[in-house]
Amino acid sequence: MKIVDIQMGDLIIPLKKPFKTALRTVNAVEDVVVKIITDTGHVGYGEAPPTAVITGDTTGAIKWAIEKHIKPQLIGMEIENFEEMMIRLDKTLVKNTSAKAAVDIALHDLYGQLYNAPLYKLLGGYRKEIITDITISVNDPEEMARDSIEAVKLGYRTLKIKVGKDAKMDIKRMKAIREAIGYDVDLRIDANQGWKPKEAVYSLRKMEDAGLNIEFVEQPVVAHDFEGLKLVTDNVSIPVLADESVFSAKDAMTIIQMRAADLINIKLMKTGGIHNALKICSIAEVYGVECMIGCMLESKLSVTAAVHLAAAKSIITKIDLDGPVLCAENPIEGGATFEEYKITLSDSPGLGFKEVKGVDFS
Ligand SMILES: C[C@H](N)C(=O)N[C@H](CCC(=O)O)C(=O)O
Ligand SMILES: [Mg+2]
Repeated sequence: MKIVDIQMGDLIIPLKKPFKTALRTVNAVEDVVVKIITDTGHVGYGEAPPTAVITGDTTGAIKWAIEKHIKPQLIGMEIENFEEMMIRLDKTLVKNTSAKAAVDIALHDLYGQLYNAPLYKLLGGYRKEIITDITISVNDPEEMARDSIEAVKLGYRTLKIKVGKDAKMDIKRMKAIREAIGYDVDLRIDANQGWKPKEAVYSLRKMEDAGLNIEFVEQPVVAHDFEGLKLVTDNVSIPVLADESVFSAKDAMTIIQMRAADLINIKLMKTGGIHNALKICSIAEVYGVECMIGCMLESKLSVTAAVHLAAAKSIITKIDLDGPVLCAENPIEGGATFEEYKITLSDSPGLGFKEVKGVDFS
């Protein structure tokens, strides 16, 4: 199974509602889809979102990195020579993790097809069904309470609440949501780097004192401030999860050894794909640090890859793979099945895609 072509196209899917975090507001998924074609007629699919505020990756940069740097390294390679392809993908350029992730995902899709097995089984095969949370965008407290009630009605048992815009208002937001939904539903919060370290300690302690029962807080402070993250971790009881602070296995090692966070959020778009995400899983296993698997604003294509990883690895105990259910349409046939909170894998080879509609690869 030899690679003969790598093609790209644009995937645009409107969201059901605007997605709002402390970092950005988005109305649609606007991602780059990668299609790798082999001499045997097999096709592997991957996807890259241009999440410039987090990864630095833009649509143009993703396409250029793949066309001019990655593609020449991979054309003509045999899929069975997998390790060599992963080394080339890593070494051909630094950073550009979303472009690398899209290609890594498509290659893993083909790897599964080569051995006629679903990817999650090749990676460990721990389970085939997982349960995701759903994200509640940051808005005024009343609107967030209404959105939370709606999510609970749809069956979600865990809500991920976006905060980080204004520490005092964030406490009001969390009180309004808890009051609206009661205590049967788990609440995790994501500040997306929006607080200063001491501000984070202040607001999290207030939430503790109010008995809001927060499962964990995600990325309270700016990504590069590992000391600030540690200050928060050392001074609150709510567990702290590192998201934007951890892209690489090296970042994970540093954060864990500093004890700067209690949990790690693995996202394929930060690691550059499954190959490097597995290294973070191994490090986390060594230290007994549980991981969450997350996503950017991504469709079912790349999120299916994250589902396979989550289904394979027991160290991934928390799931934030709601990208596909935030989308108003699904142009992808095959892959994982998303029924609101319930995500199920089929036993089709690779990632199991049948068709990607509405993307022009010419
Ligand atoms: C979509 C997912 N639930 C999520 O919240 N991801 C964000 C970043 C998403 C983005 O801005 O595209 C996160 O965990 O920080
Ligand atoms: Mg986050």
